[in-house]
Amino acid sequence: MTLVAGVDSSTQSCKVVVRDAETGALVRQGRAAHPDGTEVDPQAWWQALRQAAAQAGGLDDVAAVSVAGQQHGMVCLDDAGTAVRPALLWNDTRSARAAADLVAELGGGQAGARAWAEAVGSVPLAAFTVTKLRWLARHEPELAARVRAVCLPHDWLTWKLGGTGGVAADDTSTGDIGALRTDRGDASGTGYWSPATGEYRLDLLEHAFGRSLVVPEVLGPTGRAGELRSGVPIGPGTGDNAAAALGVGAVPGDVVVSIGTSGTVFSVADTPAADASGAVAGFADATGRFLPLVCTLNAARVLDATATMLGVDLDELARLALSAPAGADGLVVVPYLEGERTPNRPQATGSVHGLTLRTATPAHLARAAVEGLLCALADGLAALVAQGATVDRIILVGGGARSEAVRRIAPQVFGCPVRVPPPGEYVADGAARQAAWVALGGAQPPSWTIEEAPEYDATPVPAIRHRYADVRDLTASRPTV
Ligand SMILES: Nc1ncnc2c1ncn2[C@@H]1O[C@H](COP(=O)(O)OP(=O)(O)O)[C@@H](O)[C@H]1O
Ligand SMILES: O=C(CO)[C@@H](O)[C@H](O)COP(=O)(O)O
Repeated sequence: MTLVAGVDSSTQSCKVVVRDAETGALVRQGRAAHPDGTEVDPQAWWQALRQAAAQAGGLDDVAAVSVAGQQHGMVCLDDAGTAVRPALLWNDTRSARAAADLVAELGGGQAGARAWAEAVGSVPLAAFTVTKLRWLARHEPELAARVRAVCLPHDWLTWKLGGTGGVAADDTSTGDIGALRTDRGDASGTGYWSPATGEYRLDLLEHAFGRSLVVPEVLGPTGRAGELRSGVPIGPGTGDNAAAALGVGAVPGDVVVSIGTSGTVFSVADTPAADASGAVAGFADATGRFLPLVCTLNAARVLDATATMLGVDLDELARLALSAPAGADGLVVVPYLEGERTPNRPQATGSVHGLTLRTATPAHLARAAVEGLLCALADGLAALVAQGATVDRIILVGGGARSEAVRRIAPQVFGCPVRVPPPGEYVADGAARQAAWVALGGAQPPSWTIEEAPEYDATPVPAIRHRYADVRDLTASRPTV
C-alpha cells in the first residue's frame, strides 16, 4: 500500500492524517493543540506538527506529504530565516485601520475597493497579509527593518519540513529564505498575488510595506516544495479552505460551509471573482481553478462561548437549542464576539436582542446563538450567489458541524437542505489527497471514495433571517483598553 500524509495546521490545532494514496482509506491520525491568541510564535506550530505526526505514527513510510494551514497569517523572517516576531493571524484585527488606508490610497471608496479587487481578486480587510505588513511597517519599524522575507503559516511549515529533513528533528534552526514555496490557493489570500494573472503584485506589497521583500515561489497544484531527508516529496500544500474543497471532493455547484474558528462559505469556480463590495474574496483553489469565499470571524467559538455562559458542555448546548422554538421567540444573538470581517466591522461586539421574560431562558439563548452564527453564514451564502455561484448542494464541515443543533437548524436558516459528511478532518484529508496527486501523478487528483453524506432537511423559516437583519447593525463598539 502506498501511504500519503496530510497536515492541517489550523487556528486551534494541528491534525495529521495518513491515508492510502490509491483509495483514500484512513490508516492513522494524530492531533495536537495550538496556543490561544491572535499572534503565535511559529515554533509552536512546528512543535504541534511534530507531536501530531508522532501520534499518527510518523512520516517515515509515506510517499508524499502536504501541509494545509490557516490562511493569511503573516510570518516575517530575517536574513537568516528567523521569525522577527510572533505571526499575526488571520483573525487579528489590529490592522483594520491599515486596511482602510490601503483602500483609500488606491482611490478610496468604491474606486479604491474596485482597484484592489481587480488587482488581486479581493478588497483588503484586516485578515489579509498585506494589511498586516502595513501595520508592522507603521507600528514596529525596528522589527520591520529586520524583515527580509514574508510567508504564510503553511509556507513556513512546508519550508521547515524540508529544511530540517522531517518531523523527527527537534529543530529550532532556520534556513534559506530563498527556498520558501507556496501555492496559488494560499498566495491568493495575501493581497499581493493575483489569481486572475497568476502573478505577484509586488508593487502592492512594496506600497504597503515601504520596500520589497522575498516572497515564496508559487507552485502549481502538484509542484514540489522540497523533500524530507528520506527523499519523500513535499507537495505545495495550500490554504485550509482550498484543502477542505479537495477533502470533500467539491465540484462546481457544491457550496462548502465550514464552521471552524472561522465560518467560511465557498465554492469551486472556473473563473476568478473580483467583488468590489469586499464580501466575497476571489481566492484561487488547489487544483488550478478558483475558490470564491466569504469568511466570518465568529463561528464555532460562538458555541463555545455560549456553552461557557450557560455552564454546559457542547452536547447540552445542542440539546437546549433544539428544545427552543425556531426563531427563539424573537431572541437574536448577533455573534460579533471577535469583531467581524464579513460584514467588515472589526470594532463591533456581540449583542443579544429581544430579551423578555419569555426569552430569558438557557434554551432560548442557546437557540439564538446557533441561529445567529448561521444567519451570518446565510448572509455569506447570499453574497456568494450574488457573485454567480450556483447552489446544487451545501456541504457542512468543520468542528461546529459536530453539533446536532447546527446540523438541524442550518436548513431552516439557509432555506435548503444541507449534507453533513461524517465527522472528519477534511482539511488534512485534502492535503493528503494533494500529496497522493503528487505521488501518483496524473492530470487530476486521485478519485478517492468519499462516504455518502447524510442530508439534513427542514422547513425553511425565513423569519429567522429577517429578524436577524433587523438588528445585526445594532451593536456596541469594542471597549478601548
Ligand atoms: N460536538 C461539538 N459541538 C459543537 N462544536 C464542536 C463540537 N466538537 C467540536 N466543536 C467545535 O469545533 C471547533 C474547532 O473546529 P475546527 O474545525 O477544528 O477549528 P479550526 O480548524 O479553526 O482549528 C471548536 O471551537 C469546538 O468548540
Ligand atoms: O481567514 C480565513 C479564510 O479567508 C480562515 O478560514 C482561516 O483560513 C482560518 O481557518 P480555520 O482555522 O477557521 O479553519
